[in-house]
Amino acid sequence: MFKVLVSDPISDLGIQQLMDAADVQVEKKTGLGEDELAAIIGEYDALLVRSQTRVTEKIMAAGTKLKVVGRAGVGVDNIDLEAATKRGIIVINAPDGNTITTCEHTFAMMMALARHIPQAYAKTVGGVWDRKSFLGVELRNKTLGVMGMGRIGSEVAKRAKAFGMNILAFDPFLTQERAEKMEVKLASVDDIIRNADFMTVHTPLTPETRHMISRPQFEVMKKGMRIINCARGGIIDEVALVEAINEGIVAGAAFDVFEIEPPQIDHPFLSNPKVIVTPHLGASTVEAQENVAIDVSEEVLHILRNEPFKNAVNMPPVAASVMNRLQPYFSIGEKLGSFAAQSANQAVNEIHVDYAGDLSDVDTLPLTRYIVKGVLAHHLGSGVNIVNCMHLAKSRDINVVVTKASKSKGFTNLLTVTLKTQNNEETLVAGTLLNGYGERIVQIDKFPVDVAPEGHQILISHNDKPGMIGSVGTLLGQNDVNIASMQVGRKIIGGEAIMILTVDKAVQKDVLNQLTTLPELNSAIEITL
Ligand SMILES: NC(=O)c1ccc[n+]([C@@H]2O[C@H](COP(=O)([O-])OP(=O)(O)OC[C@H]3O[C@@H](n4cnc5c(N)ncnc54)[C@H](O)[C@@H]3O)[C@@H](O)[C@H]2O)c1
Ligand SMILES: O=C(O)CC[C@@H](O)C(=O)O
Repeated sequence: MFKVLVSDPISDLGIQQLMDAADVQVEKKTGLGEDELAAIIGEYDALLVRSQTRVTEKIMAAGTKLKVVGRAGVGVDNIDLEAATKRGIIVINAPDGNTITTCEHTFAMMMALARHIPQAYAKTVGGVWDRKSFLGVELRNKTLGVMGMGRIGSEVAKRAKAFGMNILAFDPFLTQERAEKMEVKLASVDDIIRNADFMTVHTPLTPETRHMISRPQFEVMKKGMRIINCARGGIIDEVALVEAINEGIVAGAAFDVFEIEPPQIDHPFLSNPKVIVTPHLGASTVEAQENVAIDVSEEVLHILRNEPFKNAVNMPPVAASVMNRLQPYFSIGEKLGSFAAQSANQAVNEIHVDYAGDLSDVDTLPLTRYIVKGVLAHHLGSGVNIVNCMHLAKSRDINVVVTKASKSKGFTNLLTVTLKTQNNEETLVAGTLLNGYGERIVQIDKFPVDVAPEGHQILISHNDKPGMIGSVGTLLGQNDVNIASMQVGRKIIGGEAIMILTVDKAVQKDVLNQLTTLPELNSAIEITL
């Protein structure tokens, strides 16, 4: 039974599929502090949050069973991604579910700003009929600067076009071609600052975007600018903004987000008549909250059930077409990694993966992750998974090298894993998928073999002499070890050779020691896949 903790207000309808799942138990405990959450998180397999819960290193460390943190929304700046990744905890978000809702809130804020709606409301309900103080401006023919043309920024630009606005757009990933298609003008930050009448920001909060609009920008800003921030507090320097408003550079601002949330009661925005504020409501509609909850619940279920999933934030996204080609090889890849690690009896400092065949033309990183996981899990245990394996390899100075070749020797795809040890020993194992036969190991070191990578195996290195197979078989029989299959690999008659046996049960260390006493037998290793 998987236990899921929901620590922020998330739509019940959205998590219904979790609550209906026979293998899942959902508990809702909102408003917890860090210590309270750290005290209980150890019993949960998944944690669902919005933006209130801060999932810190301390909580990750206490989450010894945590497989996934699901963010019912876009921004994950409330989640310590590095702490999650190094512990192999997958972080997923719901990047699409609240796009339109936030875009519409942005527009609501822009209109409110243009027409002084909250201020006029407050005065009217206060009994003052004041029709002079709230002269507004039209949006038509005004210039809107959009910083960040992702999901939300693009939708805002579309609607602004419908309002007859001219759009200046800045985004490091916005091409001239896409800008033309969207009928926006590709601009720099400086262009927007100097020419726009309204500016709206829709970027993530990153070291690059933090205070991207600050004192230097306000000093050259077009006088009378109106600024909207429904993205993240901190993108716009709040102190510098208040100064710019008080100096008459900025005509007004509408903020849904703050550098620190909730803002302190003495926050300067809360007393400035030219600043409109809402309490991080950008995603707060029935529809958005259902969408993001459904999206994140679906992926949490997949992850708990060890099924393919999407929207992982601490893993690169993989196109479905690529995933479909790679996925059949995940299992053999992991087994090859594990086989190689069990065969190598020295500390590994390089994992070399060679892809030969059709797979050479796709991004094989997701498959490499399974191979590296297979290598590391042998020594590091179940704490290794596809999320943290590359991080763990790097942190142990294990170099992961990938090479590709479009042709392979007789196989559609041949995966070759070579482990290099600190004293330059190499351990090689190659495998593939054979149509109709499934997973196969086809080479061990320099020896061709044909072995199904499953169960308990004994890998024997010996000299190619008559009677070797009989001696091994007899000794195993004397120890009640039944042989399911046996393969011999050699390159030249009378030279070095290997035996790979599949046996019905785990082999006692003593039996392995007995095998190494046989004449002409050099080593015997048990491998479990
Ligand atoms: N107020 C809310 O409740 C609310 C709701 C949803 C999203 N958000 C926030 O809004 C922001 C945008 O969300 P989204 O779904 O559009 O994200 P997105 O990832 O689709 O788009 C973000 C865009 O910002 C661009 N970008 C990154 N760095 C930039 C920079 N230095 N200058 C200009 N552009 C830059 C990226 O290239 C990307 O196109 C996120 O921070 C998200 O957390 C807030
Ligand atoms: O959960 C919310 O209400 C806000 C979500 C929003 O900030 C986001 O980044 O998606």
